[in-house]
Amino acid sequence: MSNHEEHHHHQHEGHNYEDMAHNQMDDQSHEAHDHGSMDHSGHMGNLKVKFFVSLILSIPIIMFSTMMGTQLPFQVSFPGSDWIVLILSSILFFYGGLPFLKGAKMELEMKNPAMMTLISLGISVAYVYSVYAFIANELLKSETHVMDFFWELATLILIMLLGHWIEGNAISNAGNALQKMAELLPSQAIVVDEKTGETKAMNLKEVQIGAHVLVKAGEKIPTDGMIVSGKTTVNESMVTGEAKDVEKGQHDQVIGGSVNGSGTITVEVTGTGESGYLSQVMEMVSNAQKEKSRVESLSDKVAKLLFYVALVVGIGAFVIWYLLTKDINIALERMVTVLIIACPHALGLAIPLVTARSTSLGAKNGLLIKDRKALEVAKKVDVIMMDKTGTLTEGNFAVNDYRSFHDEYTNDDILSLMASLEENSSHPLSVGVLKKTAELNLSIPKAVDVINIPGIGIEGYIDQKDIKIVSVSYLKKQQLAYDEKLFRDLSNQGNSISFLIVDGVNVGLVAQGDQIKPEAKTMVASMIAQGIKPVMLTGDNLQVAQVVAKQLGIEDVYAELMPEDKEKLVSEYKNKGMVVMMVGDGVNDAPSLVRANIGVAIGAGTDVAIDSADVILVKSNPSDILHFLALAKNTQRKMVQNLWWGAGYNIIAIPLAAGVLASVGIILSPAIGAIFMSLSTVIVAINAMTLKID
Ligand SMILES: Nc1ncnc2c1ncn2[C@@H]1O[C@H](COP(=O)(O)OP(=O)(O)OP(=O)(O)O)[C@@H](O)[C@H]1O
Ligand SMILES: [Cu+]
Ligand SMILES: [Mg+2]
Repeated sequence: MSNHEEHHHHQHEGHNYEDMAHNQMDDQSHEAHDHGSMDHSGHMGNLKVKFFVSLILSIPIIMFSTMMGTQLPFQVSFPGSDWIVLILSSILFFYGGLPFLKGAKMELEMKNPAMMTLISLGISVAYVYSVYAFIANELLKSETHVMDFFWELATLILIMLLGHWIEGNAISNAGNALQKMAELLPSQAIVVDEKTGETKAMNLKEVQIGAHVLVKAGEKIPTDGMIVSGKTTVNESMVTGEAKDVEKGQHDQVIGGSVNGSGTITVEVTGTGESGYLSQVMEMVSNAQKEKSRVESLSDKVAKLLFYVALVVGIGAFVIWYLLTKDINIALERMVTVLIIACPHALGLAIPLVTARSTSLGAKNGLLIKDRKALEVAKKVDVIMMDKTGTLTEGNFAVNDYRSFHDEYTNDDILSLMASLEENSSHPLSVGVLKKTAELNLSIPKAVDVINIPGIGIEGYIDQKDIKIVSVSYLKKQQLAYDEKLFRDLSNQGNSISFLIVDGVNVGLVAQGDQIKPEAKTMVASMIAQGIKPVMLTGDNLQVAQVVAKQLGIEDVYAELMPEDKEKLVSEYKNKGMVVMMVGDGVNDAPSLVRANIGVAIGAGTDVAIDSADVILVKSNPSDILHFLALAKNTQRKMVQNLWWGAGYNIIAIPLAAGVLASVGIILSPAIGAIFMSLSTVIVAINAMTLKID
């Protein structure tokens, strides 16, 4: 859409991200206009200002006019005060009521009358009828006093402006919360010293133009730049909208914020700052703002229904009361009362207040909810599929054993050869190897053209030799021989095992152990208690997977999976009619995160995983999944409750206003109606504010 065009545009002009950010902001407001009836933010203007100006206009109106004909204690009148009320009300109607009238026009153009139309109908009828009453009373000096509704008009417009101001705030607060949290996510670059070849992690802000940065497979390219070595594929969809991966090699340009594919590349920085990263955040925020949850449209549906109900009941009341009393004033009064009372004050606040509270609660608890639909789907989750390394375990590997099978290499050689590839890897397994080599002070040869092979390992070249680090499943597939007993013994002790292949020959292995995250066990137990089936999906070997699963109490374990196998398993469970949540951190989890009904990424995970997920656990604590489930459940419950409190008032008040119980002497005194109206609004607000996470 227009966002993407904007990106393209700027890309050709030389990546001016500062501009891009601004334009994206502009885009949002333009786009809001196109959303029509379902989004009220576009045509509303500055509601805060409108609210306060309207408040000032309303104070004299409320003081100088009566509420549905009833004199309140604070009310005053003096000769000419009616004129003041008329003039101020007219200004208020056209100034404060304008956003709603515009909204109604839009809804009607789309043949979809809902909330805005109902509000407009209420305020228009109140205004027009009150002007008629003024003319009849003041100018024509009619014998019977015609009741006006200026008091109601003023309060109605005020409450509606307040409601929509809060709604707009709720949405932009959600954006702010997202932005704050997105800042917590890693925003560092690995800078390579050109002379020594040493690497060090640096804050993105401190990276200078001309510096060389190392970008590993699956990571976000931190800045704009030119590739100086390595080749890869790059996904630029977040930046340009181009969905296909683009192949890039030496001297090609890369854009900050795009996602690096399988190769490790070194990039010379041509554009500095966090600009590329910032554009990502902007994208996330604008998505969150554009997105509409189903329950919100439910409140639109209710408003639409109320619109028709109010119209039918109002006209019906007019006809019947006219037939009964032959008094057009009484009949009109009933109709107007119905239309005004049908106005969904509380309904307008019901959902936005809950959403606002829910987003900020989530933010406080380390949950970055990118797609709010996830909050709705959550209560239906049947299966939670979890990746092992980095999700259930720390991904904090330590080398427990390493050996050479080949005369040409010592045990230490195996380690340093592996390290030369692992330097280029973002996989948790790389960390243990690098720590050990540093500890032993081993020298690390330089590897070139390093490529990550998701689900299998990593490959590169040292002195023209083809070096691979692979998993056991690769050996099985390629029918390469290995010491099966040694492998079984080591993996049964809970080790993840990587083999080193040099020019097609299996020359050694490294065995690394990891720790289970301390929260993982109770988390699994509480999933089971909630009737959710935990499933483990891992690319690691079956033995170690079973060791971990057993400790955690997970029965369903799938191991030695390729990324596409994980995705297929998610699909299979979905095809069985189950709602699947997938939790992962790695490059190998990205496809399944997208495939799952809800994708949850660990905050410390790779950028691809984070981009693919609907929810991000910023604190990287898996038990935040439980917080998310609880929050989703409570949010949903509050929304439904609030819809009932909001609409319940209308359901009771409309027939009473129409006078259905007039025969037994109950005519809703308009004053009581107004009290009910405020009461339901207050209940809705309090109910939303008491939303808790568990
Ligand atoms: N950088 C690497 N260094 C060493 N071995 C690797 C590397 N990348 C992948 N492997 C091998 O490939 C296997 C599968 O990797 P993959 O990333 O798919 O899963 P994993 O991280 O081990 O497990 P999980 O799916 O639970 O995160 C690993 O267990 C390991 O044997
Ligand atoms: Cu109302
Ligand atoms: Mg993983």
